[in-house]
Amino acid sequence: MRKLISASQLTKSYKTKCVVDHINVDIKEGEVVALIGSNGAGKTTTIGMLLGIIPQDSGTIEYWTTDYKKEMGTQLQSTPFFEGYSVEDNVKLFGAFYGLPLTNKKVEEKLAAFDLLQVKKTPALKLSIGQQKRLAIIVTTLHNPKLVILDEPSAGLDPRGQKEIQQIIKRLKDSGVAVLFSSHDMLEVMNVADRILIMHHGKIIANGSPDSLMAQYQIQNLEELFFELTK
Ligand SMILES: Nc1ncnc2c1ncn2[C@@H]1O[C@H](COP(=O)(O)OP(=O)(O)OP(=O)(O)O)[C@@H](O)[C@H]1O
Repeated sequence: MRKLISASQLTKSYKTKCVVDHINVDIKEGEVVALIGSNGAGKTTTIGMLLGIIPQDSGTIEYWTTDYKKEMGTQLQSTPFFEGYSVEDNVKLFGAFYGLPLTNKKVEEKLAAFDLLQVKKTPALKLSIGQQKRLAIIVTTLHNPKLVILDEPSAGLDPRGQKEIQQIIKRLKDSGVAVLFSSHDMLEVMNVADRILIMHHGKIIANGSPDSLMAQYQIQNLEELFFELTK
């Protein structure tokens, strides 16, 4: 499978503290990769560097395309919607950003697919957290990106909301989109990830499919494996 991103020896420090320490990250076409690690492990900083938002101190990142910022989708921990605008108007405004004139029918199809049609007239910022997360994924996939990067997409959601995010990630994969997402939820990671990167103190300490990592360390539970490797 073709690599969409190949990052080598990425490093970032804030003042004297090294928060991402010579990591290598590859993301291949169509795969779902989970980035897991304790609070402060360096996940968001890594995601920021891969998105080109945070400049790395050293290391290189190669992308499959020269216009990678336009061809990736992203949902960061807080996604700004246009204040005072309804859900449907937000979708249209983001569509206009990408140069996509969206018909009302197209917008309604998107909203229906993410169970948001009934709130199309509601101001986006008044939606529940789960609804906002789903809307954020709609707006970041309007332009059919090849790769979507989601920073803790299920944080703060109830079990149903978490399940919905897992289904959305699976749907993206089924349509050929690669997904990199960070998470603290091991069940979610087991359910959707093809491959896991475990980060600890700025380093990637494990990289493999859930099954291969559990076999390698002879631990039959991802949460236990995580605790073992990050203690
Ligand atoms: N702009 C910044 N200036 C100074 N320190 C920063 C900055 N951004 C992040 N850090 C520090 O870098 C470290 C890694 O932070 P980062 O947000 O990447 O971790 P994380 O793994 O995403 O954590 P969490 O799971 O809590 O979101 C933390 O110690 C954090 O305090």
